[in-house]
Amino acid sequence: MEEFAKLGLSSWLIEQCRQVGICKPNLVQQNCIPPILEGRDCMGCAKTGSGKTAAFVLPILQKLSEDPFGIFCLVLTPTRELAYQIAEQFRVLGKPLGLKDCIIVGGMDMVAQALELARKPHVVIATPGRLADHIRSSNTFSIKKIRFLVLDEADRLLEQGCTDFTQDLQVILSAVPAQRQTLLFSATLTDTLQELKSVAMNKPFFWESTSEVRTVEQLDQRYILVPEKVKDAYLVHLIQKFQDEHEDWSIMVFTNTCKNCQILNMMLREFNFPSVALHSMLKQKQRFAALGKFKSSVFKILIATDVAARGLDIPTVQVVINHNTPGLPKIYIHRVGRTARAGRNGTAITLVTQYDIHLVHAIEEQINMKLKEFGVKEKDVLQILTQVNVTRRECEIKLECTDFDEKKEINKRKQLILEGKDPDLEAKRKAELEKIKKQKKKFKEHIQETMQKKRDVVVRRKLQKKRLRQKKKAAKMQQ
Ligand SMILES: Nc1ncnc2c1ncn2[C@@H]1O[C@H](COP(=O)(O)OP(=O)(O)OP(=O)(O)O)[C@@H](O)[C@H]1O
Repeated sequence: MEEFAKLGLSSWLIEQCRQVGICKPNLVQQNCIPPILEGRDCMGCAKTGSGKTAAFVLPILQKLSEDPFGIFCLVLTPTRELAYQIAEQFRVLGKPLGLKDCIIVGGMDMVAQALELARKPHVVIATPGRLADHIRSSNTFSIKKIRFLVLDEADRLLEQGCTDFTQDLQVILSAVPAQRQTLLFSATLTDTLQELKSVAMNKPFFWESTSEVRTVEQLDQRYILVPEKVKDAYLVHLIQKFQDEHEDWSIMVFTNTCKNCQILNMMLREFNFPSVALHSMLKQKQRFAALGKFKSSVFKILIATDVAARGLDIPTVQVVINHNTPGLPKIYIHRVGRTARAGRNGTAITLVTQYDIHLVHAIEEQINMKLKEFGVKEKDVLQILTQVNVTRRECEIKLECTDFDEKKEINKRKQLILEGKDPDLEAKRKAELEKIKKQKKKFKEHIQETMQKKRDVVVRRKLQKKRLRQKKKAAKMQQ
């Protein structure tokens, strides 16, 4: 505990850490806590599960205890579940302070949130979209005097992924004071450094763990080369194997779309596996319930989209299975980082089809190590192949009978409305674009056809000339 004291933390905070099993600061904490206490902006890049959350929560709590007022700190994070997890860390470590926190995320009652914000909590933990909505629509709270702004999973907040936070971030950044301490953390900061520096303008202290390999040592990283059609059978086989071989087991399976996530969950349940799904098309209450039941081991398997790829800290997860190879190495690093956390062991298995081999090479290059092959008895997989594929098809048909696709369409329309676009106009624009694309394609094909015809004519003429020459030559020879 002395080591925490050397970093400048107060004894009440050190005692609080001890109570939750945090006895010795790890590297990111050793390196980032002192400069934060000195008042510097900080960018911290450390491997998954290395304790980055406490690296910002502890110094913020210390500063809050010295000069408490609300709203003292704003934490932004990309997913709703992560916001709740961070709030829990603040609550547990800040208990002696009587810390008041407030979670502002989408999918929850906006009026209740507005009331909570008006009560000036010490710490607000938010996803950007919902907080920006509150800033736009309400004048009952102010974040003009906050002392700390934290961007957890900062690179995700600043990149333009499928959920683009940049517009909401602009709204938020223009509502917070220029005089503030900005703390940016992630396991993958380096490719967004320029954008990050524009947020942390106060000569930030930058700390990155120096290890060559970007994933944790305790993680056993494997791949299985599989044909696309056999993937599900491999998944069922792997889960069955872990269930048979381990008493206490817990697996996270990542897949690429909400629909796939839903179907895989239905399919695994048909095989009586204790699985539950987590994706963005579920209602928020269902999302929390799914995660809660997985955390408490009621369900041993969580099938998720990348909504669960970052930050979630579930110590019991021993295995991560990538049902699809992630398109970006960064996503791979976060997904597999859901296991082997805080010094524990873990295994990650990625199912790779022949079309994904280049993705694996990109991943290996980024993480600086080669994935090893995971040995599977192919015969065992082939034995269940037909049954698995038939079950999947049945689940697909079942899902088609529900309003899943319709809901997806409605969600898309809602998103367009939130972005200030007219869904009907967008649909028209999309249809027109499609039409133009088709016309262009037809035109291109027509040109290619014409060119080909011309080439054929030239070739035919050449051939004719050649034959003529040969005939003449033959005639001469006969003479
Ligand atoms: N010094 C410490 N000693 C032991 N355990 C710690 C220490 N600091 C944090 N932990 C624990 O380590 C686990 C992982 O921490 P945390 O969730 O902050 O990781 P992270 O670096 O933010 O990971 P990710 O990049 O996946 O978000 C948590 O359960 C946390 O309580």
